Amino acid sequence: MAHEAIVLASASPRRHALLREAGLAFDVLAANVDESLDGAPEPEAAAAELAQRKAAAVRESLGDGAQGRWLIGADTIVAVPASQGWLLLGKAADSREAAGMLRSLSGTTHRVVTGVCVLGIAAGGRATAHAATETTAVTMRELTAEEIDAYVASGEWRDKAGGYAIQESADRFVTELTGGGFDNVVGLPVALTLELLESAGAPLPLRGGQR
Ligand SMILES: Cc1cn([C@H]2C[C@H](O)[C@@H](COP(=O)(O)OP(=O)(O)OP(=O)(O)O)O2)c(=O)[nH]c1=O
Repeated sequence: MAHEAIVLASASPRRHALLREAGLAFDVLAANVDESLDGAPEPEAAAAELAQRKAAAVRESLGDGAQGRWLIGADTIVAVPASQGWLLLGKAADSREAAGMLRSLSGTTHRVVTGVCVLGIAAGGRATAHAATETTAVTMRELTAEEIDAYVASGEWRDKAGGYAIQESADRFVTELTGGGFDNVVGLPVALTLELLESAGAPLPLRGGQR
């Protein structure tokens, strides 16, 4: 089987779809990394670190097969302002945790941060990282206990940071998005990812007749 030069280090079907819609050909290889973080990092630092870990894990698993390729890692974190710093929310482990996350997000403007790391691997194996984060401020109206119960029962929270999916029915809870894009909330800021690939020298399809 032919290998693509670009590898998306992700098991997220949303990330696959967003990058495909950008017209890119790429391989997919899931990265299993330890997502624990030391201390109380800022949301952007946390997302950047986990994106880097994912790209690095795929580099490791490809071995020499990573040479001459561009590996993309991404991580999305939901961050709620807390009394001291931020409460960082990843994916809920169960429905109880999902309900707790939705209670903490109800009536807030929180951040959804996606870190993206592109590792360009030269023919000799040397890696160069191009990385950035995008932040979208999401305002969620107050949710009633009944709404939270019904949403959790729907199962839509599974595998979503913060326990909600804006691209599915949770859009009805969201009143405003500012800063970053909708795609950033869904898991991959596409324009930013293309910029990082471009600056890393990856082969990209023609875009807007400009290249
Ligand atoms: C806030 C939000 C997150 N999400 C998703 C995007 C990500 O898939 C997920 C955040 O978890 P991540 O740990 O960033 O990613 P993942 O485990 O799904 O995939 P991988 O590590 O293999 O790349 O939450 C939505 O789909 N909709 C939303 O509204």
